[in-house]
Amino acid sequence: MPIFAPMTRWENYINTAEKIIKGYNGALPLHHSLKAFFKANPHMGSRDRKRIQQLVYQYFRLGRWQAALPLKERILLGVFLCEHAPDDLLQFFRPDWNERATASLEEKLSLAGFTWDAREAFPFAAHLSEGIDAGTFTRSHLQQPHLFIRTRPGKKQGVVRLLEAAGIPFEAVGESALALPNGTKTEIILPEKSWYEIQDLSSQETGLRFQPEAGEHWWDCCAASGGKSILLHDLQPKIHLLASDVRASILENLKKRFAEAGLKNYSSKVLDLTSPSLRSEMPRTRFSGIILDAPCSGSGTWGRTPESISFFKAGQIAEYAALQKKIARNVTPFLEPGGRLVYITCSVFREENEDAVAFLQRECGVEVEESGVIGGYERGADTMFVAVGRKK
Ligand SMILES: C[S@@+](CC[C@H](N)C(=O)[O-])C[C@H]1O[C@@H](n2cnc3c(N)ncnc32)[C@H](O)[C@@H]1O
Repeated sequence: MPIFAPMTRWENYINTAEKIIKGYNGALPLHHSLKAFFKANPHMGSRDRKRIQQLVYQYFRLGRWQAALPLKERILLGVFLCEHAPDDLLQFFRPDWNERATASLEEKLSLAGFTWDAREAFPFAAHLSEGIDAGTFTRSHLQQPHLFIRTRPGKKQGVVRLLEAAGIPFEAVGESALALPNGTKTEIILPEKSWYEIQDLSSQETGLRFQPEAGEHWWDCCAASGGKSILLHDLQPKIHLLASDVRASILENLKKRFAEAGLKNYSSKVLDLTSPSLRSEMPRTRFSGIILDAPCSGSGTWGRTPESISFFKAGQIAEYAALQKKIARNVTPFLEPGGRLVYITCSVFREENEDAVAFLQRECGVEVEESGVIGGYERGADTMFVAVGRKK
């Protein structure tokens, strides 16, 4: 007879999650580290991997709240607060909590004997843009946002038919957005890539501010793989589009994605918007519209990458703000008088948002007509900021 009982599956899961959390230093996104860990530990089955991954994510969803708790306790607290249904792991360690698995967050907090502290969970709360409720925003990190797709013009019915045929539950939001369960294998269920784009709901809504007109010249100057460019094109296919980014590799992705989307009429170029020789590299020097989807902290998307809350440093906010100002100063001279600037971030920080608007007005000759947060945190989406201005 063994002296010690063998470890249960649940104890194994918690120990493995603890090992992963201890070994993670924030240098790479968490999903990369998890992938590397599971590759180095191939004996784990897919069910084990999925559950361990969930435990690690739920731990990071607590942000920096109750950081002094022993790691194992904190992992279990993450499970209790993030899960909505009873489960065997929680039953094994905390049957009293498992019994209340479907209770509201406030009830769970009171049962566990804790109070949610927004500033402790998210030490950057003092930097939040106007209108963002710190309590609701920080609590939103406990839930993974939805997977959103944008159906392309004329394709919504076709997409809906395929989702229904595959038995995938979805929710239609507005004209063209569909919220799908996370992990939906869109590439298998929706094989026709030109019918839809994977794009967050708030990101889709920035498009309401583009208002391109036929014949205009537009520059998507931080295009990455072209999410905003495809949206712009769908709003008005008869524009002249230049898509640029500092990263050559991401522009290769853009070309592939444009080809899949059936978008041919555009030009693309690698451009560093901080370069003093930008003007000499520009294929054109006057645009009717510029989309400046600036490099930013990404703090409005941390519900998808909750590990960022634990590793981000407050000093980085000023670094991003300085880069955004530099880029704004360099690109706005390429707007024709009356031309439209759409400044976008996926940040929740004032320095990257309202302060950038003040800078555009003060230093860049842009009259900002409308600006504000596109809140995603109460509807399972990212939170973004958009400002629309005209060149004087
Ligand atoms: C927020 S992302 C853009 C996302 C994209 N517009 C979309 O809709 O998917 C910001 C982009 O700015 C680019 N970037 C950062 N620094 C830059 C610079 N100095 N010049 C040009 N692009 C830059 C990054 O490579 C990144 O792709």
